[in-house]
Amino acid sequence: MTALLEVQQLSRDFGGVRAVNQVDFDVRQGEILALIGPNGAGKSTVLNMVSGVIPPSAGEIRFDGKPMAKVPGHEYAGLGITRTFQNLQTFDDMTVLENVMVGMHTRTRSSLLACGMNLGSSRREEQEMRERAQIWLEHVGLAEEISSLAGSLPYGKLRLMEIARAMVAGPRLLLLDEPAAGLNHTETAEMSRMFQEIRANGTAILLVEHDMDMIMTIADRIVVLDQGAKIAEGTPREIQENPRVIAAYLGDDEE
Ligand SMILES: Nc1ncnc2c1ncn2[C@@H]1O[C@H](COP(=O)(O)OP(=O)(O)OP(=O)(O)O)[C@@H](O)[C@H]1O
Repeated sequence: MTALLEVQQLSRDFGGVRAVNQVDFDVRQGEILALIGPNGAGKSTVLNMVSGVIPPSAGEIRFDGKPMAKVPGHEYAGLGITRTFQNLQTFDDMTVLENVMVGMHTRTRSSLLACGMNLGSSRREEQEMRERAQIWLEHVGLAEEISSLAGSLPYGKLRLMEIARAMVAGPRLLLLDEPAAGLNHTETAEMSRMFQEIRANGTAILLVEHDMDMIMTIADRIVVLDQGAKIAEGTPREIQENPRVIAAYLGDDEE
C-alpha cells in the first residue's frame, strides 16, 4: 500500500514546551492507523497539525505527495482531509440534516456562516448536498432523527452525527479525535463497525483514541507517542507486547 499521508520529523513547541518532538509516520491508503499514548503525549497536537488547525514548528506533512505547509485550513476538506473534534462542534438549534450539510459546505467553500443563513448555494447544489447528507445519516443510523434539532439528541447520537458530517465531504483521509469518548459499550461497538465500513469503502482513518478495545479491534497499525516522541510502531499485537509501551502506560496514573 502506498502512503496517503506522510509525516516527517514533525515537531511543535508551545512557548518553551516541546509538545511533539520529531515524529515520523505514514498513513497508507485504506488503512486505520491509531495514534495512542498516555495523557499529554502529544496526540491531539499531531492531529491539529495534520488537519491544518495549527502549523508545525518544524518538520513536514505531505498528503498524496503534496506538501501541506502552505495550504490554508479551509482547503483541506476539498483536498480530501476531514476531521472530528474531541469536544463536539454542533449547532444545537439547527436540524441534524443541516448540521451534516455544513460538512458539504466546507467542501463547496461556502462559509459556515453562509450555510447557517442559507446563502450562497444553487438549488441543485443544495439538493445534491441534502441527498448526500441523508445517505450518510442513514449509514450512521440516524435516519429517524434527520429533522430533529441537534440540541435534542443524546450525546452518543451527536457523536454519530459528527462522523456523518465528516464523511459527507467524501474524504480520502478521516481524522478522528477520541470519537468514542463518553460512549457506552454498545455505542462504541457500533462506531467501530462503522469505521470498518468506512475503511472498506477506501477511506483511510487516523484515529486518536483511549479506548483500547476499539483500537485493538479495528486498527491495522498503531503508533505510540510518549512525552511528544514516538516510542513504538507496529501491529496491535506487537504494540500490546512492547515493553516500552507497557512501561509508558504503567507510568500514567489515568490509564
Ligand atoms: N495550546 C497549547 N498551549 C500550550 N500547551 C499546549 C497546548 N496544547 C497542548 N499543549 C501541551 O502539549 C502537550 C501535549 O498535549 P496534547 O493535548 O497534544 O496531548 P494528548 O496526547 O492529546 O493528551 P490527551 O490524551 O490528554 O488528550 C501537553 O503538555 C499539553 O499541555
